[in-house]
Amino acid sequence: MPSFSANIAFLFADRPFLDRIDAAKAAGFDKVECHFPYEFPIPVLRERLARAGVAMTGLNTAPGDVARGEWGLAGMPGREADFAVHWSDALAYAQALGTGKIHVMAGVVAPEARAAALDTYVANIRRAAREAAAAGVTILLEPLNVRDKPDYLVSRSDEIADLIARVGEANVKLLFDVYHVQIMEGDLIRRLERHRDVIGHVQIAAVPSRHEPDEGEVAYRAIFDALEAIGYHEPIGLEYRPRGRTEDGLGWMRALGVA
Ligand SMILES: O=C(O)C(=O)[C@@H](O)CO
Ligand SMILES: [Mg+2]
Repeated sequence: MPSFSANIAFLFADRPFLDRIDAAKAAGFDKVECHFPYEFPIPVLRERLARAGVAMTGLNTAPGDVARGEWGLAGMPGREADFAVHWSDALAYAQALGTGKIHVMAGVVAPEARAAALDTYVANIRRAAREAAAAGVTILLEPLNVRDKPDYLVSRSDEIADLIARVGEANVKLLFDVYHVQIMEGDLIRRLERHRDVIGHVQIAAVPSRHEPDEGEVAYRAIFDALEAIGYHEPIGLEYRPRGRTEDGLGWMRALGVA
């Protein structure tokens, strides 16, 4: 039976961020993941997680200046110093909160600048991975679909797998977000099988709506079976935008036989 972590960037989003931790627990989750926790001091987060009895299993490096179109800095030539600050913040939060996985955000890059950006990305990830290894942390690299994030540096799982080989550090893994992979590449089950050795985390949502995973073009019951078959037993991240109140939409779990 698969287990799940509630991504509180999207789930329970009708209430303040810290209250989403309690809401997740009340709905039956003892693991949450998030995008950007940085507006909250570490002691506050630690206290809220401990009080609720919830573990924070994953977080992202900061996005940079979102209003200017930034979405991560790891693959931005000339921004290495800013990335280093984002990275050390992420690692400090992860270590203090006991979070084992950090998604390192690549960045939005014009097509003609991609080759240089990928060199920067690999170098930044390699440096970060060595520090992460000493802290027992896994780095996740996630391809984002170009419909939602045009010009994101990495948009395909196959390319990420090649980049992971290029980085050459064992604690750098693929974040296989089924929503993005279906939009960009499809052939989901074969791709899960092919990338089984480098998959470090999985997230799910319906395609194309990004709502609960009980509608649309992906047969999630078959995806859960495929994950079981490849030996993926870590919590699956619920990173969908609920159709209404999160609690009212959780019936998909029973419908798909995972509750
Ligand atoms: O959008 C997603 O999918 C994510 O997992 C975010 O962490 C980054 O855009
Ligand atoms: Mg995702």
